[in-house]
Amino acid sequence: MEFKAKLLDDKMIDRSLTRLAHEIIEKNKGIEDVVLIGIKSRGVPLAHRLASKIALIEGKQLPVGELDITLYRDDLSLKSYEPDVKGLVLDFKIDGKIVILVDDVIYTGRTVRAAMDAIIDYGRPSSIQLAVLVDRGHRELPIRPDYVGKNVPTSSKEVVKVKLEEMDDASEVSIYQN
Ligand SMILES: O=P(O)(O)OC[C@H]1O[C@H](OP(=O)(O)OP(=O)(O)O)[C@H](O)[C@@H]1O
Ligand SMILES: O=c1cc[nH]c(=O)[nH]1
Repeated sequence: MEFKAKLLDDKMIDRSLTRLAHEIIEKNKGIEDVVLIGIKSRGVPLAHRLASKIALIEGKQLPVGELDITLYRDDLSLKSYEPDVKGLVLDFKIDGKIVILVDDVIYTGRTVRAAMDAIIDYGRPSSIQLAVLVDRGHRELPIRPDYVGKNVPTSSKEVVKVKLEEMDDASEVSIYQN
């Protein structure tokens, strides 16, 4: 995989998340009944970063849950991924809540679709919204994020890699060519 360009540095990621925090508050007219669920792996630290930013603005810490979804390639169809839901870790109820799913990248939309299935199996939220750091296009399902850090037009041969200090050596978003 060949490095092509850095799309976001740590400052740019931080500013995008600040904007997303404000957009979440504005769209929901506050944060009453809002809960965050990060999709592993990098959606989880992003959800915690958003919760911290929202707490600075609204003075209240939102609950953050974790959803573990692994994509595996279906050998029969070269292009598609099949998501496998491994686990949902929540220490709060989601009935009647506005659930905001948080992930680093949205691509085909298959991970988010699996995430929505897992959440709907678990409880009855009043709505589900989606926040992503990067939307790289190429959706295979009718799924659109409500909050986007950066829209990045890509070719399907490219790969968008997100690094976050909480689990990597730096915080940055880069694009690679396969
Ligand atoms: O819209 P989709 O086509 O489903 O792709 C998006 C998903 O792919 C990546 O996860 P990946 O499986 O690479 O794992 P990671 O989060 O551990 O990087 C990314 O974090 C999203 O969860
Ligand atoms: O480029 C991509 C595609 C799916 N998931 C990622 O994290 N990057």
